[in-house]
Amino acid sequence: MTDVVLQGLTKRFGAVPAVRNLTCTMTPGVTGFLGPNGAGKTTTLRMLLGLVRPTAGTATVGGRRYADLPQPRRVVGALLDSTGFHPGRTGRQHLRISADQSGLPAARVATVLDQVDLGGAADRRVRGYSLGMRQRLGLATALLGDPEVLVLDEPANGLDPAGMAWLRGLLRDLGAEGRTVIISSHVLAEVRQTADRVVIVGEGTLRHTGPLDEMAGLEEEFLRLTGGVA
Ligand SMILES: Nc1ncnc2c1ncn2[C@@H]1O[C@H](COP(=O)(O)OP(=O)(O)OP(=O)(O)O)[C@@H](O)[C@H]1O
Repeated sequence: MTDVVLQGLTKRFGAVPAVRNLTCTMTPGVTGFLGPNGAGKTTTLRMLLGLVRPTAGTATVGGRRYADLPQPRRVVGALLDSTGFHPGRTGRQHLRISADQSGLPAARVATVLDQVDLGGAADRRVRGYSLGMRQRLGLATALLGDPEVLVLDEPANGLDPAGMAWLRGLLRDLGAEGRTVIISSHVLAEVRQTADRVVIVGEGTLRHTGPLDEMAGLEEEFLRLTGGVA
């Protein structure tokens, strides 16, 4: 049971205040991390993963910054973007290399291929993969360390309706297992069907955090809280 805690998290890129004094706690279960384009979602997730250095504040996982975790891949799995795979390698090769680099058991490769339903395409080169198949491979990579926390940026990207339904089930199962699953998304309908709670940001600041079932209507509330028209 691992909480993710953002405390006064702030990032400025020169004059651009991307994230401003963000404080919130994400607990086990599925949290939808929502906000309009440019609201600071990706920057926040990148700070959480130690890829961007905060201007101020901290992001911790189970009380430790990502950089201080002894075996980070066993604690946090991340899907930030699924375009970086070497096109000439097969899905299975990618996962084997990734497991090897992080000291994870090779036996995990078959398990995660099964988990994301990519077993049939595992020995094909990634250059022939659809966007949805790349997303599945990205998810498999995130799951390799059997992590307690999953940080997924737009995981539904490129999935067709059947793929979306499958992803919904996977995310709900991972949340029900007591993992802390954070999904950033623009697709409010998807989040409504998947998340237990939401964190809504606008212009880098926290606009709302709370259980989804306490919100009157996600889309109306989202637009009201982020300055769109309801
Ligand atoms: N490396 C960078 N250098 C300069 N500005 C940046 C950088 N990364 C992000 N920004 C700016 O920070 C702000 C927040 O961007 P971010 O990508 O975190 O938002 P987002 O909520 O993920 O948006 P989207 O939903 O469009 O992906 C934007 O104004 C963006 O232009």
